[in-house]
Amino acid sequence: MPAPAATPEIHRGLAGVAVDTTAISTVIQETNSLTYRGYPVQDLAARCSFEEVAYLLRYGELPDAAELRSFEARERALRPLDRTTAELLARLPETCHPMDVLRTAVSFFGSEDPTEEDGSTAAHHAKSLALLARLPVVVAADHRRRHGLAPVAPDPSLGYAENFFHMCFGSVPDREVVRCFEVSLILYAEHSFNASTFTARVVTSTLSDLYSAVTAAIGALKGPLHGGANEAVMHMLHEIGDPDRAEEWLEEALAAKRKIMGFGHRVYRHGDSRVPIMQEATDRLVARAGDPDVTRLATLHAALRHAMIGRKGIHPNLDYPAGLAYHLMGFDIAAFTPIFVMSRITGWSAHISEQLEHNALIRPLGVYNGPEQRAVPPPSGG
Ligand SMILES: CC(=O)SCCNC(=O)CCNC(=O)[C@H](O)C(C)(C)COP(=O)(O)OP(=O)(O)OC[C@H]1O[C@@H](n2cnc3c(N)ncnc32)[C@H](O)[C@@H]1OP(=O)(O)O
Ligand SMILES: O=C([O-])CC(=O)C(=O)O
Repeated sequence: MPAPAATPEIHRGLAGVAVDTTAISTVIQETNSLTYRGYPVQDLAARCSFEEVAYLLRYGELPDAAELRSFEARERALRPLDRTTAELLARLPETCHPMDVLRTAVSFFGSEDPTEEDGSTAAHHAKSLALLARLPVVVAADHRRRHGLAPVAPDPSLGYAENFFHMCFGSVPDREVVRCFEVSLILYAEHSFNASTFTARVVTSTLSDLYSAVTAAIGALKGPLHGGANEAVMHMLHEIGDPDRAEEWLEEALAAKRKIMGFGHRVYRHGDSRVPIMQEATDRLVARAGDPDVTRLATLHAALRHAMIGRKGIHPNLDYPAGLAYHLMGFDIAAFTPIFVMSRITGWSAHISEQLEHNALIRPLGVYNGPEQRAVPPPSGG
């Protein structure tokens, strides 16, 4: 009799499991910091535009002035949506979540692209740049549709962040607001083997196409344990309503075994390295608003943070300040996770290329715990 095979060790949720190498980004646990291609994200957020960071993630190096100009020109030229896409999106039910709109749009872009199956590096670069350029146009048109407004065409004279405001609201706010938004895009751009990026890598590992990988990644990001938490944060703050209720609400929520949205992280145990920069930028938005309702909301936000750290020792993740910041910028709650996609498309695209460079099919094991093998019963007759 052959010896029974040893039961493999189970790592639920793949916690603590390293599945591959990556040269794109890393969290340095000892210093609680995050680097993109070796550069600390704090420094990138302080000194770079989102387009420079997108270039860095794509090509591995920061662009020089000519490279940046050419990258920006190509992104701006690729923005306009064709009529068929615009019509398709306009036909989706108005109750459709914006993440579903975006997921449908990416899938449709794939169906229209004659190079969909071309997995060459050049084709990947072209497709990912086109997605970077077009996703904001879809998100903005859908944002306006929810308010019964016609889409505003992209403006090629505006940068990525400014153009998004222009397409959502028909105007660009002052520099401080745009910069806060741009900082959020830089911080959201990449985070190693998070669930949505891993999803994109799993799909890519079967040698499927980039659009399929991004469509699947959008589905993974939508969930409230991942990107969907930035929307859930705002719903939660509305539910609590009053800063004086934060502690009592938290006690009740914890007693009911609810997850407190925007807190906790699989990788960071002592706080998300991106939070201090995002919180600082959000605080600036609060200060410049000079509005008692905004101050009250910010006080509630801070009160819940203090209560959660004090009660559970669990710190906020990036979704906690980003959710509030997007609300203060005037975006609908339902647009928050799609905005995350507009940024994370850069990280996903880089990971899809990296996966293909040294591909191995991703196919883990499961330990079976169902019924013993048994005979199929004879037909019951009649
Ligand atoms: C950009 C991003 O995607 S960042 C993540 C955004 N997601 C959220 O904010 C959703 C809320 N947070 C969570 O659900 C979790 O912290 C996750 C999913 C992010 C990480 O989860 P995991 O690494 O699997 O940790 P896990 O859920 O096992 O938590 C460990 C313990 O801390 C508790 N915990 C962790 N986060 C939270 C939270 N937000 N609220 C309440 N309790 C929490 C868990 O209940 C668990 O307690 P237990 O050991 O008594 O059961
Ligand atoms: O890394 C993670 O698990 C989630 C996260 O913070 C991100 O994707 O930005």
